[in-house]
Amino acid sequence: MDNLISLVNKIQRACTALGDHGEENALPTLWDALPAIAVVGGQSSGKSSVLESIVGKDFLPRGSALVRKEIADETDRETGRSKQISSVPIHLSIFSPNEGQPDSIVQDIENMVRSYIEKPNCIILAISPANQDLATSDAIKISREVDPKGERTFGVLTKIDLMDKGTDAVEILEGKSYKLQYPWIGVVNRSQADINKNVDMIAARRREREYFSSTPEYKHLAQRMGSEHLAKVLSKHLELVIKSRIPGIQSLISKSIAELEAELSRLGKPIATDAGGKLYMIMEICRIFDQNFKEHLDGIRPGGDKVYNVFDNQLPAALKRLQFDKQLSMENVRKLITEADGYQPHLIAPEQGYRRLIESSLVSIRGPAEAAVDAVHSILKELVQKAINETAELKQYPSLRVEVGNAAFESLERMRDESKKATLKLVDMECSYLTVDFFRKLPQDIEKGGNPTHSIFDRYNDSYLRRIGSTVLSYVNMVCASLRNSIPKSIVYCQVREAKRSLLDHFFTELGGKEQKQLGKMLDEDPAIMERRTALAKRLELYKAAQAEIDAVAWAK
Ligand SMILES: Nc1nc2c(ncn2[C@@H]2O[C@H](COP(=O)(O)OP(=O)(O)OP(=O)(O)O)[C@@H](O)[C@H]2O)c(=O)[nH]1
Repeated sequence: MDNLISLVNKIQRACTALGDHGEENALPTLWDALPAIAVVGGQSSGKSSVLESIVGKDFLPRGSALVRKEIADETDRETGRSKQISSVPIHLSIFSPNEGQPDSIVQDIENMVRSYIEKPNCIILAISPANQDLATSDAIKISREVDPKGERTFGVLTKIDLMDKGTDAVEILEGKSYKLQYPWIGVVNRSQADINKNVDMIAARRREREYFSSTPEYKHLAQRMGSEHLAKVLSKHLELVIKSRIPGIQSLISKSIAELEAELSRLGKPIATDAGGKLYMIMEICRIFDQNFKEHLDGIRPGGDKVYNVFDNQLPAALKRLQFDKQLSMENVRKLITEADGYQPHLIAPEQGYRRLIESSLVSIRGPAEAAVDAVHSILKELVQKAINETAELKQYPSLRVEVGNAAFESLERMRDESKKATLKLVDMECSYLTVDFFRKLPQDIEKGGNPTHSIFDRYNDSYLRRIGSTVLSYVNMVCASLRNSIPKSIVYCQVREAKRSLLDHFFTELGGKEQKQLGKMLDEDPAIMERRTALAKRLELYKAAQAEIDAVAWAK
């Protein structure tokens, strides 16, 4: 028995030390599951006196009015062992509502009391003074409310010695006038005069014993009256309750440990204190982010296929929209050839005119090429954002999240600029040197299917111009088909591959030069999370200790 109660005491003490009073902050609570005794009763009914005599020690301020303020200062006290009364120490915490609310104080106290005694683990000591009508007893009223069957209520009748002459409490104590599940226990505590005279607990106890054994009305009940008997009954009951609660407490503890551990791992590790540890932590988080980003491109996570869509749909569609055939209408061909000829019309073939026509068509490919670079850039940005959101570790550190995001976006922009330069160069290269072979084959082709009316003196007639237009169109189409293949290569090389390879390289270089303080700033966790982690860790420690204690007692049984 002793080790059971001392176990509950230990756990209760640990709960108190770690701030578990079964309230607020949404942490799992052990407090509510632990068996407890609450003493309830009207003002000056004798609550403090009963509590002290059970415990066998003077430790509470007593008497009406005095009491509330002092109790507020006297929270969380623990009693010592006392051979005279009970070998069982009871861990005691006293709670009182805040002062300074005169209008609502009665209701506040009632609510506070109710909040404790309505818990099924609470044993209620309902104190009623014998010199008042039981029908008006606050203790009976409130305990009936929360424990209608009286399964955990012990009725205690105080001030039996103060009853009017000619009246007695026999009817009540015998359970005739007011029956409770457990028999009433009458007590005689020290009067105010005794307290003033410093009558000690031992003397008070002796007098109480004498009172019941020598008063004719109560003689036959003496065996089950008095503070000592009350302490024994309570202690026995407490033992039963604790025994029955242990399996429930054990499973509550295991469940709570699992919950606490899960939340702690969701919150992530606490921040390292030294510069090296911080740097390592940042690099590690970046590595996880970088991995997530790559997985998007490699198809492990979604989104990378959008890049292919740019090459397969967007770029070809944009090239198609250029409508070279319209650019090479007869009118445009005539205009460019005439302009290129200048004051001296061409003699054999309009070499300059050809070049201008080709160049003016090819230059327009720059637009779709640039658009493809930009489209891939937006997709990469989107994937960076996704990867950031998916990196749980970055949620923990808002500053690092911003810095990593900015560094990644800056890198992508640098890569976009490079890609634009390289991709436009491909187009410009096509403008700057034409494929000679294509044109060398031309005269034969023209001769084969040529117009017999054509003569070199008939330079600007429609069919001549149309022929030039269609030659240029087929050349431009040939170049366009080849750029359609090479532009994606340039983009993948400069942007996609580079992003996979070196997205955070710049960031890492800068990181290497940072001081511990700057690294600390990047890991500036939300203070609420830090507090929560500390609270969770403390509570976990309590539960683990409680688990070990309970297991030891349960196995020893
Ligand atoms: N004669 C006699 N006096 C008692 C008895 N029980 C309590 N008293 C006296 O009644 C007064 C109030 O007792 P407390 O134990 O302080 O009562 P309480 O319910 O704790 O009081 P509050 O906390 O102020 O409501 C004190 O002066 C006690 O000495 C009793 O059984 N007999």
